[in-house]
Amino acid sequence: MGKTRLLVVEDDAGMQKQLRWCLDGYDVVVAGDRDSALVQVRRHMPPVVTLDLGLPPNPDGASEGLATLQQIHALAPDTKVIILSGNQQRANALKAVAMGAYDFQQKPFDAATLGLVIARACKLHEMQQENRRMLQIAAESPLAGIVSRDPAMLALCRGVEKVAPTSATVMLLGESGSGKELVARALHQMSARHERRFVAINCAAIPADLLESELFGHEKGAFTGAGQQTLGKIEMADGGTFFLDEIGDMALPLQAKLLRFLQERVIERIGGRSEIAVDVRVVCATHQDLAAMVRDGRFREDLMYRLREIVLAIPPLRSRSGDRALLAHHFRNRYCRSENRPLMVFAPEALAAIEAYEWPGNVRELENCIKRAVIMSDGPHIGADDLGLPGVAHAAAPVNLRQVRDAAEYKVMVMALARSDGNIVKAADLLGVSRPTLYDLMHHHGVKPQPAT
Ligand SMILES: Nc1ncnc2c1ncn2[C@@H]1O[C@H](COP(=O)(O)OP(=O)(O)OP(=O)(O)O)[C@@H](O)[C@H]1O
Repeated sequence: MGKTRLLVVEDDAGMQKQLRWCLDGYDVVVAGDRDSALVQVRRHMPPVVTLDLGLPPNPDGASEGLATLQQIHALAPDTKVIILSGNQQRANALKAVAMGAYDFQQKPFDAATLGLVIARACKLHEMQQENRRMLQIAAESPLAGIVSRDPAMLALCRGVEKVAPTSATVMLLGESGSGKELVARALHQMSARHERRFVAINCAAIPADLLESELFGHEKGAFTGAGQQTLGKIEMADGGTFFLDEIGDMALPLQAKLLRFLQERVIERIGGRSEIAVDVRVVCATHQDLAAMVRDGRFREDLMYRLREIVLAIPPLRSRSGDRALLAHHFRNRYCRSENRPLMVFAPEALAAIEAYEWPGNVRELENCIKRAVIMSDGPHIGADDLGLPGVAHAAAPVNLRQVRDAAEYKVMVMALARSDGNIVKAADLLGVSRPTLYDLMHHHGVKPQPAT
């Protein structure tokens, strides 16, 4: 990989030389005034620019430098500008930061510090570029609402496009949380039925004795508690799409009734005497092995064949290449927006942890994890610890002695304060330290003394 390009805007030849020397890890381009600086920005779009505020024709003031800063921002909003200013120009340097400069360093600058600040600015720029790329990719999702770049998922999306306009009954296979309902909705959205209702029912979530009435509806007085006529979900979906989730959990007697509906396309409400024709497209889903259930006598073979005119299998998240990070960014964007938080950036370790985890709960688990991290993390970054993934805490456990000591100190101090009910003298005794030492410790860890009650 080539060196990162840096633009140094500086009119003093000696200083130019010094900067070139201390930034030899970068591909340094130099400009001596505003016009040539803007030419170089247009040409190279550098991630980072160092800017001397005193530029000709006003080398002793800051007006030319500040104007250059403004124009660089207009041309390249992501470019990080680091102000290099003389001692007397501190106020102007702060003004530049208020105008959006990334940071400032005073001359004579310390090479190591400047190097660190530039490296950090480059890193931030890189993350923002990555972020833009992810936003772009998310916007180009293969089907509305479905985010993926995995070849098997893209093939599935092409399958959805083909099947959606037909009347075929579709069976979706996939683990829990892998997106079965999302695909069912896509089938509906892309069909001629999309202006009518999409009605979903989860056979596993409704007690067996209530499921029949939920599906087919009932007449007033059909059974105790049936105070009024109620339409079933199948009838409600008339003209639209009916999605039966967890079909493997349907009891055998009801399976017979569903089969009859699929054959005749009429329903009878419980307690009703007439047959009602209903026109729905049926989509069902399961994470179970229906063929094995047929062998065990728990699922009707004829119903299984009726339901699976077309089978679409949704791969688990762990087998999709690249989708973990892609979806993590997608949900980060969504939840930063809905929770009114500025756009956060994933720390590289957080992305590594997301890539390494198996996600047994699939996309739903990932979505919940990112939502929690967006809500819980402080500051502009989502770190690996914010994700709360098993195994990550261990991987990220500090080995730095000061950090470990600090954490232990904090733990035992809080414990002593709790045991002594906030009494500083007693807590100091328990800890075997003097009162001032305990105060120092509390101050160091940001723990305030408990107010007297
Ligand atoms: N490829 C994807 N792109 C964007 N969001 C997705 C994707 N797959 C799933 N989701 C989201 O993940 C969550 C779970 O998806 P969904 O409810 O469709 O899964 P499911 O397989 O039907 O789950 P279950 O088997 O538990 O009913 C939903 O919020 C859904 O919007």
